[in-house]
Amino acid sequence: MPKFCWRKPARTRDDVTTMTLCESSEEKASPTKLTAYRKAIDNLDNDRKWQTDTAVGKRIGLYKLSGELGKGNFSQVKTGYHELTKERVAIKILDKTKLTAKAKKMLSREISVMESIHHQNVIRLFEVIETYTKYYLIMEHAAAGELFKRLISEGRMHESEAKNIFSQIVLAVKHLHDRNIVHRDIKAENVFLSSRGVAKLGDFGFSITVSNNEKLETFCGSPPYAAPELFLDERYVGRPVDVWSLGVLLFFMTTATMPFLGDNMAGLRKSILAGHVEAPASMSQLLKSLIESMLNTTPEHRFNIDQVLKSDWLREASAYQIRFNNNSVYGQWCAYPTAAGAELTDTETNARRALEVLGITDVMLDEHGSRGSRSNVVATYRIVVNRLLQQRRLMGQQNHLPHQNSTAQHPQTASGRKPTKTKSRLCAIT
Ligand SMILES: Nc1ncnc2c1ncn2[C@@H]1O[C@H](COP(=O)(O)OP(=O)(O)OP(=O)(O)O)[C@@H](O)[C@H]1O
Repeated sequence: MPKFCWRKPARTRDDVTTMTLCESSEEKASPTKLTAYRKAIDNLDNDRKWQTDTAVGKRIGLYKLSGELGKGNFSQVKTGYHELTKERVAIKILDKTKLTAKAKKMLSREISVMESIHHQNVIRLFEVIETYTKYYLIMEHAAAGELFKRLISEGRMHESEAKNIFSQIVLAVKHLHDRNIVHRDIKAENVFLSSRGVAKLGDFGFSITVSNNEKLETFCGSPPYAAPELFLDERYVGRPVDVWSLGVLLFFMTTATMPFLGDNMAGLRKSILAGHVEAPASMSQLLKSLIESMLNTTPEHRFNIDQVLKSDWLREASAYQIRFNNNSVYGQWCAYPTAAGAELTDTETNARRALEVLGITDVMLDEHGSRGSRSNVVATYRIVVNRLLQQRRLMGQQNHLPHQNSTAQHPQTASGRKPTKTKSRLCAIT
């Protein structure tokens, strides 16, 4: 059986730590030598330096914490490194003492949705660690950051590039909607990009599970992205609200301006309720027509997510992404180790081999499997599987993707509609 070794992350453009076949026998576990996993657990329990680092916030569980990525309403997000795999992760830290009841409810929804959603265009949740004072959400790190920052620094995207990114986000939202989940806070600040331009939807704090046409009551999300029905004191259906936000996002991606503006909330509300969108002359007719269908002020007449995917503007790009995602060569994400005795996918077989090198055996995976994100064994498994899939995707992209020039165009400042980062508003959660 081939042995895998871990190499420290090469600082390449892709920043992916690689697993390579290891010829040396020194990695073989022997009865006298602790495996990497055992050693890390031992350090966690007994090593003074590890314990001091944990006490002063430089370490949590098997992760070393480093610089801050940003701050949210209730959280701080830091970069972290997984001790065993050297994987870079994003760690969302929440102070229990500062969480209101609403924020606690949002957090528990965020965790349960992320636990249940497995899609390559959704930020993965690897592990959740709870201490006396804090929660730590260990997530996949998006190396190229927020789509928002990309649009602000580089300007609007050409339609071909926007199609590539947008089709991935639409597929993520379809995945949610098919599972009766509504995101409720889709915006450029919550779309992340990997170093290879893979788009990932994140921030599930406002998401909610709905039954088919169940009506919701509470205002959620960011006002510039909010559908008109949210400004009326009426109950609303969830899925169309996501499609409206996607329409705003698509307009922003292709123009670097927002479709609805106002000097204050009343002005913004008026503009959104009027629903009049002024598309620049350079916008193609097909794109204009899609945006209009997504920004239809009547939710029942608005496109649903399947109609968006099949629209003339997006059809080809989404079919490409679907083929790409489904192609078995890219393997399957398996958030939970397959139960003992069941057939394993190629990815899982390879992941298990790599884990064995670290000292995580099949027996341990069976024992920890049901604990999901509360287990550092399952977390290591998820990290390894995710990395294997990234490597496969990378190979696939090199082989199949048409080369893309940088097509960004600088933000249009002359129009006076240059957007600023929007804060999400708290829902009155019922
Ligand atoms: N998985 C990730 N990879 C890279 N950066 C991330 C990741 N998750 C969050 N960030 C960054 O961390 C910062 C804080 O994120 P967080 O989701 O806590 O708050 P926010 O979205 O800015 O605010 P809000 O509380 O309104 O949702 C953001 O700037 C975001 O870009």
